[in-house]
Amino acid sequence: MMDREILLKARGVSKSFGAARVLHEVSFDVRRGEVLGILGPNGAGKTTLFNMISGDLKVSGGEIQLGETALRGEPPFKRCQMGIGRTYQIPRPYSGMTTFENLLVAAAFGGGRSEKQSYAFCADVLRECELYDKANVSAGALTLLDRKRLELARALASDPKLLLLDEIAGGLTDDESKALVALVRRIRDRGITIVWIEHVLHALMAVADRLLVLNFGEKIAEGLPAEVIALPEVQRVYMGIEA
Ligand SMILES: Nc1ncnc2c1ncn2[C@@H]1O[C@H](COP(=O)(O)OP(=O)(O)OP(=O)(O)O)[C@@H](O)[C@H]1O
Repeated sequence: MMDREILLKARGVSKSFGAARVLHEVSFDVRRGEVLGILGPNGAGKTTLFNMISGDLKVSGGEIQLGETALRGEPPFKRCQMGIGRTYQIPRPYSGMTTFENLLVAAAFGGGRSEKQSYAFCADVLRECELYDKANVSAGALTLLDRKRLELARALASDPKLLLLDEIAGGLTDDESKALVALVRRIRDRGITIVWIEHVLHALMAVADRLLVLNFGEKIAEGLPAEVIALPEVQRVYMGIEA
């Protein structure tokens, strides 16, 4: 893995909202084909970090690079076209539209396909996400697991190189969480690089190649999952949480 090229590079990334310092000089690399898990208590700055990668927020300091390209003022749709796909912690499907229509909209956001190509591609994504038999169901009528699959499918419909997953495993039963983990693995096996913020530790441990831990806006640990989880400073933050 270490010999692969770096797809995402963060250097000294900081964010403040007024006087509130939410992220402080966070640096890390994500290599192509890797799954990096991000852990951290509520308010640690995890979603803020994603928002700066996806372009929903500007950095207050530091630099983020996708491949060789430094990300600067590009808006979210541009970054999406550059290959950054993401899910949102609060899923944002168009609940009045069908599952398939939701994907078509997401695919159009990613751009670069004719209508016919787009239909075929979206059908493939639905199959991969085990939503094909729900293609014509209105998104608002889906079960929780299927809503999560749809959130993933929408991110995949923009054909990302880098997929940012923001807490997709919460609220699921053990079996449902296993199904979701299997789906994330399939996506990884297709060569898509993944950064996954997750509180459900066993889901993250089942897929992540490495973990990065944030606490109060600072990186407190990074490395192989079993090693990171065993660190005293991580144990302190996660006291009582079982792997
Ligand atoms: N737009 C904003 N304006 C002001 N403060 C913000 C804004 N967005 C986030 N924050 C603050 O930044 C801090 C980090 O928030 P963030 O959502 O990144 O945390 P998180 O690690 O994702 O937490 P969670 O696990 O609860 O999702 C919090 O204290 C939050 O209140």
